[in-house]
Amino acid sequence: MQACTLIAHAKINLYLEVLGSRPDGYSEVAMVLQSIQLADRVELKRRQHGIHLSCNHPQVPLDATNLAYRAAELLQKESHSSAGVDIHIEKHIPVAAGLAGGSANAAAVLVGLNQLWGLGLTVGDLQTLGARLGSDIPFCVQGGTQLATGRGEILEPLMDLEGIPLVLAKPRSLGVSTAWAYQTFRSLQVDRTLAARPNDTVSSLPQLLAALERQDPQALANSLRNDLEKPVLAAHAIVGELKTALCSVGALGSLMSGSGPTVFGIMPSLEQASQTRDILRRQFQDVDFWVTQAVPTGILLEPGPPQLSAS
Ligand SMILES: C[C@@](CO)(OP(=O)(O)O)[C@H](O)COP(=O)(O)OP(=O)(O)OC[C@H]1O[C@@H](n2ccc(N)nc2=O)[C@H](O)[C@@H]1O
Ligand SMILES: Nc1ncnc2c1ncn2[C@@H]1O[C@H](COP(=O)(O)OP(=O)(O)O)[C@@H](O)[C@H]1O
Repeated sequence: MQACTLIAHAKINLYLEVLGSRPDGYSEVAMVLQSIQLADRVELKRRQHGIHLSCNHPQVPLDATNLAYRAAELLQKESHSSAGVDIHIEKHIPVAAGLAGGSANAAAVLVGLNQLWGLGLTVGDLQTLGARLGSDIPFCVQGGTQLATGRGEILEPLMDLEGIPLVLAKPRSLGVSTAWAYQTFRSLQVDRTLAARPNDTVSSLPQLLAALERQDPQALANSLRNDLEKPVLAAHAIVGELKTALCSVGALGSLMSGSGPTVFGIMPSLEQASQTRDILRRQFQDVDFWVTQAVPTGILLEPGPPQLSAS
């Protein structure tokens, strides 16, 4: 194989509970992650040597800090391969939005180069390598609906939520740093434990897992949780306004995804989702909206052009 194209799906967090701080400086978390249809296209072309990267989005770094570049570099090193690759990323997932765009790109490079360079690595091998670059990458390799624990890299598949309609809303000029969101959450917790005992420590994860089992969208919407909302809402009032607005025009429930600032609403139907998007577009001119839905996979190898037979 000389070239391939991968569809790298974004994710949302249906649940994100911070359980505590770890000695390595990360937070111990319990999350439910869900792949969504919104996706980047990642094109890989074999070359003799070197890793070359291009992208159509001006905010995406093109140097060795790009997660897709780092994934290729790591695979090259670990497989002692001298082969090279041209990587082109066509961005559709907004950047620094809490939707794991960079992690999805890195996961696509791991999956694609495993094929292109004929490395024969298993999904588990790719996830272990991915975890060295970022906590969300192991999820993005496989995708679907999964429970993630540890710092996010320990995964357990859950019943697929395929097809559930969603509206996404992201303030256009706002990005949130993941490190800042976790750090600010941790400092708020320290202040609280000094001042008073926290009263929101009861987990609603069992309710959310039961709602998933029953495939009950309203019960699911009632048990959404994201601890990182607290620092982000305090700093960016628009995030709270978008949550309220989504629920007032048809969403069954609404939550910020990951470290934000993207907010999603769970919708009763795709038709209702389009109506909600159209109403809110008129109301919030500096916000981007998408209608999307839950999908059962993280990375898809796009079928190439039909091969001509030799005869
Ligand atoms: C918040 C979440 C929710 O799915 O996603 P995003 O909003 O970034 O998409 C993830 O936990 C993000 O995963 P990812 O974006 O891979 O983060 P990493 O590169 O591993 O870590 C970036 C920084 O976030 C902090 N971090 C991350 C994960 C974690 N469990 N505890 C942390 O404290 C650390 O400061 C770390 O240096
Ligand atoms: N392939 C990539 N796509 C997007 N951003 C990337 C990529 N590689 C590195 N980055 C950097 O990672 C930061 C976080 O981007 P992203 O993965 O989109 O957001 P999030 O961590 O909120 O899911 C960006 O600000 C950017 O500087």
